[in-house]
Amino acid sequence: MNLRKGAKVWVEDKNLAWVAAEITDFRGKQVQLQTATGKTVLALPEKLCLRDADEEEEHGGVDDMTKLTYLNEPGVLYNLERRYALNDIYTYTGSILIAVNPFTKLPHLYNVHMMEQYRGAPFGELSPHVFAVADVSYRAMMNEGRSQSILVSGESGAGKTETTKLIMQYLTFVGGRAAGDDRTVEQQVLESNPLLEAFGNARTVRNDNSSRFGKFVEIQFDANGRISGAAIRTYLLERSRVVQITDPERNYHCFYQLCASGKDAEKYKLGHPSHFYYLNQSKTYELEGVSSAEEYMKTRRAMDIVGISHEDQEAIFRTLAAILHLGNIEFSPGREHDSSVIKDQKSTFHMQMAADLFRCDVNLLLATLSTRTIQTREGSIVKALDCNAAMASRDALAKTVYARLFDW
Ligand SMILES: Nc1ncnc2c1ncn2[C@@H]1O[C@H](COP(=O)(O)OP(=O)(O)OP(=O)(O)O)[C@@H](O)[C@H]1O
Repeated sequence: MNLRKGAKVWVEDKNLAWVAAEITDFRGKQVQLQTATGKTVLALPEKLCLRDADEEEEHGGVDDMTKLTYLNEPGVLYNLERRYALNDIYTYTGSILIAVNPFTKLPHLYNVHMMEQYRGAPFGELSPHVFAVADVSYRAMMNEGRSQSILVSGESGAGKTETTKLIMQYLTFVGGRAAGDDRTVEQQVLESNPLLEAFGNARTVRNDNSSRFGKFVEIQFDANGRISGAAIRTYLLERSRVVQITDPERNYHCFYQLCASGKDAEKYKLGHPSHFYYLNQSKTYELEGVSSAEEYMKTRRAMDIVGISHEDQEAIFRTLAAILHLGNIEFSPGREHDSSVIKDQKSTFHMQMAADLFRCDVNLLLATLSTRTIQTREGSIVKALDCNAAMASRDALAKTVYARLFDW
């Protein structure tokens, strides 16, 4: 590193991560710096990063990081920060697109006009944009006749889900057929998003709409570049959330939607989420700016478009209601050692409801929760479970049913 007096560098800072500085002197193994925040500090040379000279810096940052003279961490962060201040949330690093979450709606960036602009435009000619990445892969597929992949990665809340939706929106734009019919393949592709989000997303401390699963979305095109089908594979849903949450997180959105659904909620003897143990472990029931009742309608509509029959839809919501009732079953110690019985009338009611909704025999459900069958060479032995073990099997059943429903 060329460290001389007057050299422009970045120095680490406890609060700002990095701060711009200039070398003013050398003190033994250390260098003395004057920072842009007006401090004089000492630092080891190996801890410093070189910085573009002020006069070389473009006012609004550069749209491709490869244009930076020094491609180091502070340089990258500083460039992103400057662009972000001007609402330029996208920046290239060669063919990689970096998106910084704007945490505000930017509709002008994603309208049809923008999609038209990016359609067929050489990569890098227009400002960095997620549509450009989608377009370049679409064209590569058409020209090379080979499948293309776009990988979207980032930490929780970074914007992966939104970005994926924008990519899908663009691909359905360039690969769609005439609009009109609600049940075209591209409509189905797009409506898979609200559906998956209802069942696989939840509020976390970092993101009100956090995907609690991974997904691989495959969009298939015919030889003319028209969408012909799609497949979505999901991975590793966070099962524990179904039975255990902490404030201010929430369970999966679909539960709150169902509770707010009016007639359907009544039909399944549901009420406010605060009545259900799987939801009231956290006192956060609402999401800012979101109406659960409206979201319920959206989920229903998405199910219609995706092609889930009304009968299946009923079965899905019935299962969700059953899980909520299941969670309200409590046990108290039975007469025999290490055994358990249904705690009270309230639990008996929820037990009956869960059994009815699961369409199973209530005694069988009770036996499943409060006993365990052990296979031995002499035959099977039924062993009673204590309260804690019975609650654990209740939760295990809820998690398994939910996870299978999600996979289905
Ligand atoms: N391009 C964007 N424009 C506007 N808002 C955005 C954009 N990207 C993200 N957001 C906002 O940030 C929130 C979080 O983004 P998103 O859910 O996509 O994150 P994520 O990376 O998928 O997180 P997780 O890993 O938790 O699922 C969104 O709900 C949205 O409000």
